[in-house]
Amino acid sequence: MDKKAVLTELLRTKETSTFLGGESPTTVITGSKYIPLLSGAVQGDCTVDYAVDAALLSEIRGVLLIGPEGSGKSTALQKLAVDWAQGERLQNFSFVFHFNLRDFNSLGGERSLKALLQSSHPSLTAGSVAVVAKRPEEVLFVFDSLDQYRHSLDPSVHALCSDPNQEAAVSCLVASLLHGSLLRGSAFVVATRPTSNLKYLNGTHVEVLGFSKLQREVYFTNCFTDANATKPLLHMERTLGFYNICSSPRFCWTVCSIYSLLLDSGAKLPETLSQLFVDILVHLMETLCLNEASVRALVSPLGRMASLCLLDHSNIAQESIKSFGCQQLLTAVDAFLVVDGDPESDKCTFSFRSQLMQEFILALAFFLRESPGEGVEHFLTKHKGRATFLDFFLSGLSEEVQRRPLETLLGKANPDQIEDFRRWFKSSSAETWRGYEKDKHYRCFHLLHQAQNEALTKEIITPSARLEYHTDLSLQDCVALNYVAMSFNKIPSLSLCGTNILPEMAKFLTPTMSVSHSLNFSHCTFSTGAIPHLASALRNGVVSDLCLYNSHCGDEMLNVLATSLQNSKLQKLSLHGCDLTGGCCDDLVPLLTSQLCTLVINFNQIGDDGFIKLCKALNCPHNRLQELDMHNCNLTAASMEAFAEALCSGQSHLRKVNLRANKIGDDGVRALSKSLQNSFCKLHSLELYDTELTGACCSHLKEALESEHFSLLELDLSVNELGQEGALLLCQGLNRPGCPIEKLYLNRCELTPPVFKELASLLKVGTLKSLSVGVNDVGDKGAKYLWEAVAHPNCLLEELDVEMTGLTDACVEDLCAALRASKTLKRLEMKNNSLTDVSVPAIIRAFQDSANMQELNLRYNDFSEEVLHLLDEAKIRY
Ligand SMILES: Nc1ncnc2c1ncn2[C@@H]1O[C@H](COP(=O)(O)OP(=O)(O)OP(=O)(O)O)[C@@H](O)[C@H]1O
Repeated sequence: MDKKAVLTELLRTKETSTFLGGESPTTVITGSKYIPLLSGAVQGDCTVDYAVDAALLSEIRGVLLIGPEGSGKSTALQKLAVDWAQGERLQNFSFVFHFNLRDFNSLGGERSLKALLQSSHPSLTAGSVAVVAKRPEEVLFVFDSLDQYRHSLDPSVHALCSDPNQEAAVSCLVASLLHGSLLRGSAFVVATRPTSNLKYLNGTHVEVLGFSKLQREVYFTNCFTDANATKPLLHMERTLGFYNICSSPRFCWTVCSIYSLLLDSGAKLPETLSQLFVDILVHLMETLCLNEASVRALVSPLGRMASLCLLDHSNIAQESIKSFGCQQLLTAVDAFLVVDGDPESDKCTFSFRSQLMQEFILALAFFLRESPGEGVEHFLTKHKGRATFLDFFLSGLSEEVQRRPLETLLGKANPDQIEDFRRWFKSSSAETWRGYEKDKHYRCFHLLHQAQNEALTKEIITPSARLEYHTDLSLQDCVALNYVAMSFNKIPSLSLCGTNILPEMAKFLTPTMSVSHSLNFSHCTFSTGAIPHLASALRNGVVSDLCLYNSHCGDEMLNVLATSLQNSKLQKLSLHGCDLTGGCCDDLVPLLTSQLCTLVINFNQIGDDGFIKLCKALNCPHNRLQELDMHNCNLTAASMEAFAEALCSGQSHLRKVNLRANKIGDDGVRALSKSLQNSFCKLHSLELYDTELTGACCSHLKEALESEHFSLLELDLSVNELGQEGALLLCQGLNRPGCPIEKLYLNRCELTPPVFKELASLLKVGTLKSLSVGVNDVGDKGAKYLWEAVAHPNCLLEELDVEMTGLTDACVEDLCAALRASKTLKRLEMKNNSLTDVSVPAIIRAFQDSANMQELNLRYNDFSEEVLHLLDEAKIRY
């Protein structure tokens, strides 16, 4: 094959560059503007060219290049053919035949493969054709635009042929080649948008992904000169870079073209997708030099055509252009459509050069309608799932400021249509905000972003709306969310639970984070590049509450955030389960010596050394810490001296401390008890649940309880082996007149009936408001003391927990008497006991007779199905 002749033929471009269609592939290649495209091939991150070559240099005979509109498939095929003709690629093939399948649509009659090859490649000699037939393994067919091919590739509908001299319909020749009956052993590359014909073809799939962000940068640098590319590139990335469409080289071409015109004329670059398409359409209309009536006469039929193509489930409609009444505007139509065949004929097909423009024109035509037709809701429902940006464009165009440049060209939009959209938008948004469907929330943000109307945003989204989103926030959702948040000076909270926070995402959300009082990143993961953005929001914003619950951020991330945390307005920091170690304490110390009021650091391996560092910080005059949660932090008695010292240093403001599930032991409590007797210690609540205590610690606690400086209102000693002896000592301490304890938790402390008796006398003295003594096997006998106490006129108890204390129906009489007599009891927890159906009527009556009871929990007792409805009606949990 004469490669030189092939090259000349290939470079004699048939395609012209158009604003919406792109720069002709030949111009791209000859102008050295070709950028190898990203592929989603099995080999991982590689270029389309590499993936195709790798397949064709192996045994693979078929390659299917699949990608969306404008992703660069045709250009890649053209480049392949040119490179081959220039001797640079795929030299294992002696023949490469490049076809556009669309050209075969109108090719009637029958011919042989040899005749087809010769007619399409005039330089091909008869001798060469003979070689093609003899050495098919040296032949490569390149077929473009399968999605525009009107014939089926289903082998069963063709009488497949095998003889290159046999005459057949072109559709049969194509099917025979692709199914390997004709020129068996030859190879093919087929390029297409996803299309139903693909299912008939075997071959390696190479997905064409278009441009990456980096390639987009190179493209802009090629389109503008190096020096001038920065402004448009940055603008594009800020206003459009988050849309997937930016990976389309064709879209990039259109954007560069319009930016270049706007910059040359000194105009402002568009801020939104809607504004971009206003600018593009204005430019196209101006180029066409049509008067106002003609522009309107063009947009309306184009709108109908756009709808038809979308509703046809294909990009292509088969209909005469004439039937839309715009045949006198054929040249103008060409700017928007690819027309295949005679425009007058019913068999002519057309497709839009750009799906985005198709949707934009559809939206515009809706607002131009003179007579009221279907409402916007019906219009949107009709095109649902077929159009991506239709409601975006409607929203953008519904704003007068935004559509003004178009109205200057084609006259006013119909105010009734605009009003119809507004009404729909407000009512559907109100419904959206009553519900929790996040996709609908995101959509609402997008429409507001397109409308760019701050007053409308404030009307639709109340300032108190909590922006709480989970897991699947896309980059473009972030931008729209950011637009909405920035319409308010401050927002109460931003919550992005379970999201993988990528750098770009964090960048777009930095302003929102800065105006948010509370930031919740529970279960999020942070890319390294995202952290500086969070840091900047903390430094410069109003964030007072940061929750990184289970975000596994680790010491390293905390270290990067350290300075920003110090310079923030943070008052509450939650670091539950963040994979921290004692090493992070150096970064936390400065926070403790400044504004922080609450630190939740539970479920981290902080250890004694780390905690001792924190305790030293609590000795500092400027610390304001009031709440410290160190549940499960690997602490032992070794750090309790330092903690006790901090508590009575005179500088501590600590009110609430949780040391649950640490191995503090009796020694640790000895140290703590000393501090509880100190007048400087202002602690109100101490949780020592499951801290490996025994009865031995109770003498220390008794001492503390007997001190006049003892300040605890709430003490939790649950899940410790206090036993009878220890608990009785405790009761002695609690018995001191003036003891401030109001809430006492002694669940699973191996308590006995004598202890319950002592607790009952405490209740009769009347300071305790809440008592939890569940999971102590005292039975009805032990609990009887409590029922009597509850019934006592001096008892102030509001909450009682006797879960799993071995209660039976025998206790019900006392229980009911207590419920009736008590003037304070509101909540009673009795789950996991052995009450049966016989007790139910009496309990219900007593519950209903009580003026103060709010909650009674009888779950996991021995009730049959028969009484459940009674409990249900009485609003008793079962
Ligand atoms: N590799 C590339 N380097 C630079 N520009 C490119 C590249 N590929 C495509 N383009 C630009 O994008 C435009 C559209 O590309 P192309 O026509 O190849 O897309 P396509 O995937 O074949 O589209 P369709 O599905 O509509 O047929 C080209 O006209 C050109 O301007």
